[in-house]
Amino acid sequence: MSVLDNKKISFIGGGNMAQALISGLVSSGVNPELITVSAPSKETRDQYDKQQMNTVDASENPKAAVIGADIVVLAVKPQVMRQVVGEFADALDNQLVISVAAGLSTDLLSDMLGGYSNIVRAMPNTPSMIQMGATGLYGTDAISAEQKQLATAVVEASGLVIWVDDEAHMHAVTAVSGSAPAYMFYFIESMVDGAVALGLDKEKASALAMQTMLGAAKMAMNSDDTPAELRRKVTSPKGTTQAAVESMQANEIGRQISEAMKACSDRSQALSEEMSK
Ligand SMILES: NC(=O)C1=CN([C@@H]2O[C@H](COP(=O)(O)OP(=O)(O)OC[C@H]3O[C@@H](n4cnc5c(N)ncnc54)[C@H](OP(=O)(O)O)[C@@H]3O)[C@@H](O)[C@H]2O)C=CC1
Ligand SMILES: O=C(O)[C@@H]1CCC=N1
Repeated sequence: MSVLDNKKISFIGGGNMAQALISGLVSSGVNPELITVSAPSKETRDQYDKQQMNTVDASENPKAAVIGADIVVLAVKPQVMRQVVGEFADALDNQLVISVAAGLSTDLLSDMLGGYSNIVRAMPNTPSMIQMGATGLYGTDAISAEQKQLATAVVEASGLVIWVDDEAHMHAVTAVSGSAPAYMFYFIESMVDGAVALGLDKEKASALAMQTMLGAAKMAMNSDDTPAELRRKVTSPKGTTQAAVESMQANEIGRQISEAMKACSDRSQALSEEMSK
């Protein structure tokens, strides 16, 4: 038994994020025939047709995905959101709307949807594709307890879910999880480059770097020690790790990471301002 049993879920947009969430839903047992994907390109629609899902040509009949749906997931770029939702907003009839768009506030989304307010804002990330996602959720006051459960179930199929009760915190969620897989990939890329510069071949360097990131993350999740304590346990006095960590500290890597996250959060805030014009 799941709150999603027999619920019809429509995705507006079928790109990276929609695909990631849909993979989680299907892996968790949701019948693909209850999923509809609306997208303008035939190529995208074909991909979902092959997986036994319903598809809608967004350029021909944008309302078809919304009519009869229980949950509508908005998974298009923030820059096209107003135009896209404007094509079906008047067909909404008590559905739960979940937006995964970066930056766009629930007030702005409600404005784009002609005053509709059953909105949950979600900030997932691409590891949702392998059910290892981390998603932040925020709901308007109009959201019922049942709709809250539905929203949780839609993203829980793809990994961890954290609700925030202050919408402003969604910018921080974007900085620490939504965009953050990119920082982790950047870190892996840099580690591999570093190991290659030290003479190791790329394949071996990649395998070691990725396994180390995975192992460290799992250890941090399962240990009673804080990450700082775990770091100290790797760091023998006057040893190799101390040399590496001191080099990072001298280069203020921690401060640089915080600055990058601030840039991410600032951009998230700016998106709502830009799209409200
Ligand atoms: N990528 C990420 O890591 C994350 C993204 N997000 C958010 O998810 C949203 C989608 O991003 P992402 O999946 O990466 O983007 P993609 O470019 O991969 O996907 C965008 C989708 O929108 C579709 N689309 C464009 N116009 C329309 C229309 N008129 N009607 C219906 N669908 C349309 C496109 O269709 P077609 O394929 O036919 O061109 C495409 O499938 C963004 O708002 C982003 O902020 C949130 C968290 C993480
Ligand atoms: O880069 C972006 O804007 C989107 C939102 C979070 C991850 N990707």
